[in-house]
Amino acid sequence: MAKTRIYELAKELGIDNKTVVNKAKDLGLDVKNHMSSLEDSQVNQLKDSFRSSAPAQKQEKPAKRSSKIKISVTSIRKNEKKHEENKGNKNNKRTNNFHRSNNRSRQAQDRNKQGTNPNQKASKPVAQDLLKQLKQKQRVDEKKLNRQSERVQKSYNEDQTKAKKSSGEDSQVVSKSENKVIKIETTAPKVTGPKIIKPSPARMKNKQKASPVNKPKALDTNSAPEPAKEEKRRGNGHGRNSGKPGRKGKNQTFGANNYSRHQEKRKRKNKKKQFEQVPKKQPTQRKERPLPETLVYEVGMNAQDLGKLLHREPAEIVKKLFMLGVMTNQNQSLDKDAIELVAAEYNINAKEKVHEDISDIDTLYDKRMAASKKSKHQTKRPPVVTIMGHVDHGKTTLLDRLRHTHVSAHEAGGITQKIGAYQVRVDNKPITFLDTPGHAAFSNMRERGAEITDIVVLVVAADDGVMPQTVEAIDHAKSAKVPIIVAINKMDVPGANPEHVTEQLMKYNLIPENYGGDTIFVNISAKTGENVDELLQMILLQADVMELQADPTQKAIGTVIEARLSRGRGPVADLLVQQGTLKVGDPIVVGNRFGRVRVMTNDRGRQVEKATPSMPVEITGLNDVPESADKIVVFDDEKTARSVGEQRAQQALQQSRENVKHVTLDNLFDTMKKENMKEVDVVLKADVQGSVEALQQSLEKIEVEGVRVNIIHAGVGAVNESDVTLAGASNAFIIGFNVRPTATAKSQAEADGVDIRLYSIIYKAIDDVKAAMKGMLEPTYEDKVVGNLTVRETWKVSKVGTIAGAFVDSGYVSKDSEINLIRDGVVIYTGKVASLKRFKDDAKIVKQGFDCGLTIEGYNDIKIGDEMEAVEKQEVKPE
Ligand SMILES: Nc1nc2c(ncn2[C@@H]2O[C@H](COP(=O)(O)OP(=O)(O)OP(=O)(O)O)[C@@H](O)[C@H]2O)c(=O)[nH]1
Repeated sequence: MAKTRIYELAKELGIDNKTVVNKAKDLGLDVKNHMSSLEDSQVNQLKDSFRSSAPAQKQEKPAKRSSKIKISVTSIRKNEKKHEENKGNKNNKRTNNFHRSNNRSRQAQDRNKQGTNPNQKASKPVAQDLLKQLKQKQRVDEKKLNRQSERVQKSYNEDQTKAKKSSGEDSQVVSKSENKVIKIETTAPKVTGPKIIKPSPARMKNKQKASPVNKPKALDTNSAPEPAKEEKRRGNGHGRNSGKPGRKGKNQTFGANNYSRHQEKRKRKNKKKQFEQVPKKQPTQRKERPLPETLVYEVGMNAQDLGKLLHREPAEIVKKLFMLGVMTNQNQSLDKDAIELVAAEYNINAKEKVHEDISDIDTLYDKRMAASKKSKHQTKRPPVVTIMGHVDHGKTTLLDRLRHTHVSAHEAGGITQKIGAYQVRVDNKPITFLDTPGHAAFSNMRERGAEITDIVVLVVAADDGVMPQTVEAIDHAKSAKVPIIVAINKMDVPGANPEHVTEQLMKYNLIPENYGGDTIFVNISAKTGENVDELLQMILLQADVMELQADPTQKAIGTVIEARLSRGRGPVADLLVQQGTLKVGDPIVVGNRFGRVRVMTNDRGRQVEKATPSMPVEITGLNDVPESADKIVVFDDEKTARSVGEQRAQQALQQSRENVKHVTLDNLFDTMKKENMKEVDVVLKADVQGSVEALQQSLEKIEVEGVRVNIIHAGVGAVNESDVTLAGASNAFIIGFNVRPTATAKSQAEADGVDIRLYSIIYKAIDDVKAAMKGMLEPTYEDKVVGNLTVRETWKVSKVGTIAGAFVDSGYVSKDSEINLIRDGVVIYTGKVASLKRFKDDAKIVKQGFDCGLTIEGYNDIKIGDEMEAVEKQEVKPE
């Protein structure tokens, strides 16, 4: 039997479920809810009961329904109001339908209301039908309304999606119509509102940058602004209110499109920034400049330095080095090999830069000398002559004659100045004579690198012939490759035999022209002046042959002949200009001195403004007296000359310090012997006064062979600079007891060669000094047996000889030992150890209890059972 559910019944009756459930409960039926089933009888019972109470129900229900409808209508009206502008006629039509249905609902409502009229109570069936119809109508209306609502919702969602999709195209959307703008304004907050882009400090900052000026313009979306103009309007993004949601301009509304416009602007700005920043961010590409032909480098350069020279990135250099197996960074100094590897990698040559040391005036001198030989301005220069010969053969007499006769003959006033050299003129052709006769001076100059002589005049007395110093002079001239002119002097002496002299000289390869040689021989008398002019002519001839030339246009170089300290004039130097022209005022460096040529005087005592090549002059203006053979170099400015001179003086001082041999414990014996010292000077420093006194007393008691210790200074505290200076000046050494030298004292002592000995045991200090002083005595040596060996094995090896396998019974045997080979108690051979081995390895020494293999120099008859004595010479010190 089919059962009916309460909701089915309620539906059939058009009554809500609850009413039916309540009614059923009222009738005493067993129901719980609208799903409870009812028997047919129960259904009928309920229907009957409802029929009886129909009017009351009818009064309640429509009222409830109408209220539902009212709510729906209200919502629909809202939607209608919102979307009426956006909807076309179709929508309007729908809306009209909606209105119509709405009206119908109202009419129905009215009818319901009318239904509740007591006048209608009489016609119940009619009322029921009407009620049913009304309910159906309401359902239809509800469905329609729902559909309509769905459509509106759908449309709204579509708009939303569109807005999302085309956020970048919003400006176009906005530009279409003002209505659209409004529409988007209403919907957009959900799309692009402040909720999406949360304000952050960074954004706020960016927003602040936006210009307030651009806001009204930005609203004018009809035309897209040109980037440049826009950028200008933005004022590079610096504006007070731009982009700030809470700080808008007066006429602005903060809406979706406005916000999205900001977004868009920001995007564009970011894009533009990106565009602008792209070239900046890109690593600056260096133009690939061509590599140099040669890499001129200095040792110690790093990859950065090389990069600059090679026009390459340092990183590239580092990479190349890495590939070549040299691990380095850009700042790390590179050695010569690494740099040359880099150059080879780039297929270019590498050349180490040579640093020109301007203080090295010798090199500068040589350079200028070489340059003058290539110069186009070379002109003939006078020869520089040195007179050499044996003692008393007339050198000085000849020089005096030349000076007096030939100088005074041409220059009024004669010679007033002796400046180490002078010039004589023959047919107005000058010849420079160095006024230091003898080969000693010549050699001294040569030793110091001064080769200023062009021609040597060898004076040989005709009555004496070739003597030892004549030969020496010949040798010196020949070794200097300076041509010799032989002047056979004292021809006025009755016993003069020039032929004999010539024959003698021919043995030394000085062959006169008439004997087929090329040496000029002139027979003269210095005393009478005979043939002296011819000698001068011969000198000029020789000079012509030699084609002596110089460049007077370049900066002067020369050599000091003599130097002295003159009272009132200061340091004075006689010098010979060799190349260039020396002028008054020239900044010069002379050896280790410097200055400016203040006064220049020629060999006749006259002040001159300039000195040309081969001209001897005397100058003043130096800071100190130079030495003979010092080189003279003119500099561009006095400042450079000063700095070079000072630098050279410093170097010379350092050199002299290094050359000074200070007394040390090690060289004490030699020094005392050499200098015949009777006292050993000591500077004593100790930690406390007690130690100072104890050491001083003990040291002063030492006396070895009459030599005593002399404490020149004793004090408490570290060894300081003053101690070192004192020790250096006094040729003393320093003993430090429980003290150390200061850092500067240590370095100064190292530089000055002062010996510092540090002790912490008094007896050790005393013993060392004693031992050193005993070293002053002649050491005596004696043979001492240092080891005894027994031969246990012998091996005969070709090319080596007999090898003795010996055991060291006592002491030791060393490679330097001598061996006494003893057989049957007799020393049968004594000889040096030729080789000493332990197993297969060479040994310096083999001590007691070990086996060794040894050979004796020049002796092979070694037999098993032989004994050996290892003997060494040992110093026996005096007691
Ligand atoms: N008769 C004669 N005597 C001469 C001549 N030349 C030099 N004398 C003499 O020889 C001596 C030595 O002469 P010097 O000129 O002093 O000889 P020197 O080579 O300079 O001697 P030193 O300076 O000692 O090396 C002097 O007494 C001169 O007068 C000469 O041509 N004829």
